[in-house]
Amino acid sequence: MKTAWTVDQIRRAEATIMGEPDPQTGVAPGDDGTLMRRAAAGLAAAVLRELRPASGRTVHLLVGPGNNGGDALWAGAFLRRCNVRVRAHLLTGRGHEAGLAALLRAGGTVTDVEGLHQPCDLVIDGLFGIGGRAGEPDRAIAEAIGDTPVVAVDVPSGLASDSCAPSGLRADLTVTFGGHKIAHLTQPDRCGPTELVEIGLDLDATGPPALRQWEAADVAAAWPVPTRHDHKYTRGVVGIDAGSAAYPGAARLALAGALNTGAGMIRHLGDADVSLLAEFPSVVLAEGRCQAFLAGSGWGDRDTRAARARLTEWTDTAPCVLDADALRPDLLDGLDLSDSLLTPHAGELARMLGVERSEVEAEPMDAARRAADRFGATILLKGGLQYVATPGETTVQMPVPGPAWTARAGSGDTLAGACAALLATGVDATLAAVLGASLQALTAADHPGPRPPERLAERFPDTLAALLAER
Ligand SMILES: NC(=O)C1=CN([C@@H]2O[C@H](COP(=O)(O)OP(=O)(O)OC[C@H]3O[C@@H](n4cnc5c(N)ncnc54)[C@H](OP(=O)(O)O)[C@@H]3O)[C@@H](O)[C@H]2O)[C@@H](O)CC1
Ligand SMILES: [K+]
Repeated sequence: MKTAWTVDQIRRAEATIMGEPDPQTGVAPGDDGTLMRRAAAGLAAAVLRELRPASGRTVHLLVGPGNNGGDALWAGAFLRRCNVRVRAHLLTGRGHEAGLAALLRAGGTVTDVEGLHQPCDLVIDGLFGIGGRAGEPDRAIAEAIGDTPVVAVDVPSGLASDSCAPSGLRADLTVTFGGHKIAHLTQPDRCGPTELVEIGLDLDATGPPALRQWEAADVAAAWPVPTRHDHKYTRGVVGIDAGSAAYPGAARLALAGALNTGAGMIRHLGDADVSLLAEFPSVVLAEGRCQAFLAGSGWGDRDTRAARARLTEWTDTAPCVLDADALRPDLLDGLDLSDSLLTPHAGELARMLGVERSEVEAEPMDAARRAADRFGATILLKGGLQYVATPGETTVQMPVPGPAWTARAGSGDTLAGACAALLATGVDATLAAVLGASLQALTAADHPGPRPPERLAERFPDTLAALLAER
C-alpha cells in the first residue's frame, strides 16, 4: 500500500526535527543541512542507477531558488565524486548557498539557459518542490530539455503536490523524500515511477494520510474468503434491482458482476426477465432476506415515487450499492446512507453536488470527499483513477488502478454487482468499493483488450484465484 501526505503534513514532520522556520528567513533553528544531504544522497544514488555506467557522463541541474534546488546542487556535488560532469542552471541567478558552494568545490560548473542546449545524458529537475505553485514550465527550459531523460527532485516542477490536476514538467523518474505526495499517486503520467528516499520524517505523528493506494497484495490480504463454516446465507445474499425496458442489459451485467465476485445467493428483484435466468440458473426470483442490495443500474427514468419507495425500503433494511439512475439528489436526500455505497462517475457526481463536471474532473479526490460528507455515504468515484471517500474520514482510498479498456458502457454495472456481493459478505462500504474496483482493474490488466464487461466479469474468479494463491 502506498500512502500519500499533504504538504502541510510534510512540513510539520520536518518542523518536529528542525523546529519551526523563521518567518522572515525561512530557516529553521535546527537546520544543520542533515535532511537535505540525506535527500540529496538518495537522489544521487537514483541518478547513478539511471546513468549506469555513470563515469564520464554529463548531467544538467535545473536549480530553483529554494530547498528543492538545494537538493539538486548537493546531489550534483555527490555525482562529481563519481566522475560525472555537472552543469547547473540557476533559474533566478542564485541557488541554495551551501549546496552551490559544495557543487563548485567538487568541480561542478554554472551555466546559463543557452548552456542547457549542450548535449547531456540526464536532467535533474530541481526548480520547485513542495513549495512550488502550479504552472507550465518556461518554454526555453522545456526546449532545452528536449527528449533528455528527466529525474524530478521531490515532484516535477510546476506540479502542485496536493493536487490531482496535471501541470508542469514531465519526469521519467521522481525521487521523493520522507513520504509520497498526493500528486505522485494522482499524476503518474507526469511523475513516472516514484522512488521514496527515507529521511527520518515521522509522518504518522501528523495524522492520517491524505490518500492510500492499494496494491494487489493488499487486496489479497483483505479479501473476505469464506470459511468451512459458511453457507450461502452467511456468505451473503444480494438483492438486485437493475435494468429496465430501455436498458435490459444492465440486469445481466450486474448479475454477472455479483455472481463472479462470490455472492452466496442472488435475488433478481427487478422487472423479472426470465430469459436471464437461463444463463444464470443459480439466481432466484423469490423475495426474502438480503444482506445487501443493488439498485439503480440501468433504471433509466424510473418513476420518482416508485424509485424513492424502493430506495427508502432497502436503505432501511441493509447496506446498499446505489448506482447510475439512483444517484439523483432528489432520490438520495433524507435516506440513511451511513452503511451504503454510491458509485457515480464524474458526470453523476457533478449532478449530485450541483457543480460542473470539469470541477469534479479537476479535483476528483476533493469532490468525492465532499459528496461523502454531503450525503453521509461512502462514495466510489469511477474513472481512469478511482477514489473511495468515507464520510468523516480524512483518508481517501485509491483502488488498484487498471487499464482504460474498462472505460465502456456496462463496466459500471458489473462493478456495482461486484461491490454489492462484497457488501453482502459483511465488509464495510469502503472495503467493498476498494476490493470490487481493484478486482475489476486487476482482471482488465490480466486480459488487456476490448473484452465486453460481462466477459471480463467471467474472468474475476481467475484473478481472485491467482491473488489468493499468493496470500
Ligand atoms: N520538507 C522536508 O522535509 C524536506 C524538503 N526538502 C526539499 O525542499 C523542498 C521544498 O523547499 P522550499 O520550501 O524551499 O520550496 P521550493 O519547492 O524549493 O520552492 C520555493 C521557491 O520557489 C518559488 N516558486 C514556486 N513555484 C514557482 C513558480 N511556479 N514559478 C516561479 N517561482 C516559483 C517560490 O516563490 P514564492 O512562492 O515564495 O514566491 C520560492 O522562492 C522540497 O520539495 C524538497 O525538495 C529536502 O531538502 C529535505 C527535507
Ligand atoms: K522539482
